[in-house]
Amino acid sequence: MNISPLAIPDVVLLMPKVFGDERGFFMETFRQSAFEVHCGAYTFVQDNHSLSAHGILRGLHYQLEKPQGKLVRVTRGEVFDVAVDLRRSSPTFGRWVGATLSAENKQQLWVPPGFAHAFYVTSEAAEFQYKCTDYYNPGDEYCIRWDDPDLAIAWPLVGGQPPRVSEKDGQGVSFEESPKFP
Ligand SMILES: Cc1cn([C@H]2C[C@H](O)[C@@H](COP(=O)(O)OP(=O)(O)O[C@H]3O[C@H](C)C(=O)[C@H](O)[C@H]3O)O2)c(=O)[nH]c1=O
Repeated sequence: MNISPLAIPDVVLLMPKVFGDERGFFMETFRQSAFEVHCGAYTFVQDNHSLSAHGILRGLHYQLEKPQGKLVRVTRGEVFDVAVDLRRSSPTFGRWVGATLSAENKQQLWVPPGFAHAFYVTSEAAEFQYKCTDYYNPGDEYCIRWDDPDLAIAWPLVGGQPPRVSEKDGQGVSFEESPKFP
């Protein structure tokens, strides 16, 4: 497992070692001991898997009382994945970082607790799979608008068209009014 530094040090881009041969490939997608070296002593309690069509954007989501760390990867297609630092005590508070994750590059992004998370599908469709450090807590969900002017996330919108979002995500709040972490 190799890692690549990003503008927000606590968000880690991981690149698993891929063993290719005439049959195809093999890779270890998660190894607790390696993860702890690069990301910290977190454990995971829930795995998620979603399928999204081209141009879909899911997020910016987070839980406040039970914040989830997320180790995310794409197993079909390609997305632009974004994490936003909501920790007031952080030197990178209010900043965002993004990475292109795809079935082809097999890269993973560690998004720690205390961040809002979202992704935008740039391929025809994308399957998104991720591990969470805490359980889904529906009454504890918050959403910041994907196009918040203060965050000014540089989404690679295809053809300049706005993304398709769920009704819930269309009602997201501004970064300014969103609840934050200490
Ligand atoms: C997240 C989640 C959802 N659900 C149910 C609730 C709804 O009936 C249905 C779809 O939920 P939602 O529209 O919130 O799914 P996403 O828009 O993909 O939400 C996720 O989007 C961004 C990318 C995130 O980082 C979060 O993991 C998560 O908020 O699945 C569950 O049963 N368990 C869960 O953990």
